[in-house]
Amino acid sequence: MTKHAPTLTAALADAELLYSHAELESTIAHLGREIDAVLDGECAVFLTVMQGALIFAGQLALAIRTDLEFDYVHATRYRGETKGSELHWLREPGVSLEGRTVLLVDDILDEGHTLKAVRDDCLSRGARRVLVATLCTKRHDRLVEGIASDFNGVELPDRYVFGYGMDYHEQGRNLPAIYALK
Ligand SMILES: O=P(O)(O)OC[C@H]1O[C@H](OP(=O)(O)OP(=O)(O)O)[C@H](O)[C@@H]1O
Ligand SMILES: Nc1nc2[nH]cnc2c(=O)[nH]1
Repeated sequence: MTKHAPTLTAALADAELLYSHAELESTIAHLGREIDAVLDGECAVFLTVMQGALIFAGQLALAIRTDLEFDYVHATRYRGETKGSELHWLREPGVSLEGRTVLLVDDILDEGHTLKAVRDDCLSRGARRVLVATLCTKRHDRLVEGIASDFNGVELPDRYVFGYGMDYHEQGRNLPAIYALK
């Protein structure tokens, strides 16, 4: 949490519940079945973009029946703020992606800078294909060209959201639902 960050309690008091825990659990179970159908038995590299994707990734992995190899990257461009800036890489992939199918897992596709950069990095490391799985996608016209989610759970209005892995000034990541600031 940054030194003078607004409090989570104040944010929650003035936030709207968008998706409940039960809705998200059933959405993620459905995504798992879709991903199994596309993988068709192939062991993909399940590459989590830390740290917002942590909670979604854990649940999604349990919903996928195909065996997977796990790795993670840590890339951030919001750094506890509610507006993004340049992308900072804190950890690159540890396993070889050469010739592999990568299932890139993130909590949110907003403007797309993060997933585009990580997807392009996977391809430059020789990944044969990169499939993108996101818990949520924001609806607006600021999405960068050339990135989309192959498996997306829910759609969001163009407002700052938190919960289910997503932070409000580094707070609220473990809230079991998605909220939006009004
Ligand atoms: O589509 P974009 O506009 O690039 O935004 C999406 C990214 O923003 C969040 O990460 P953030 O930089 O907040 O770091 P975090 O995962 O540690 O919360 C989220 O986890 C995505 O990776
Ligand atoms: N917590 C959070 N992280 C984001 N990263 C990109 N958009 C958002 C958002 O609305 N909320």
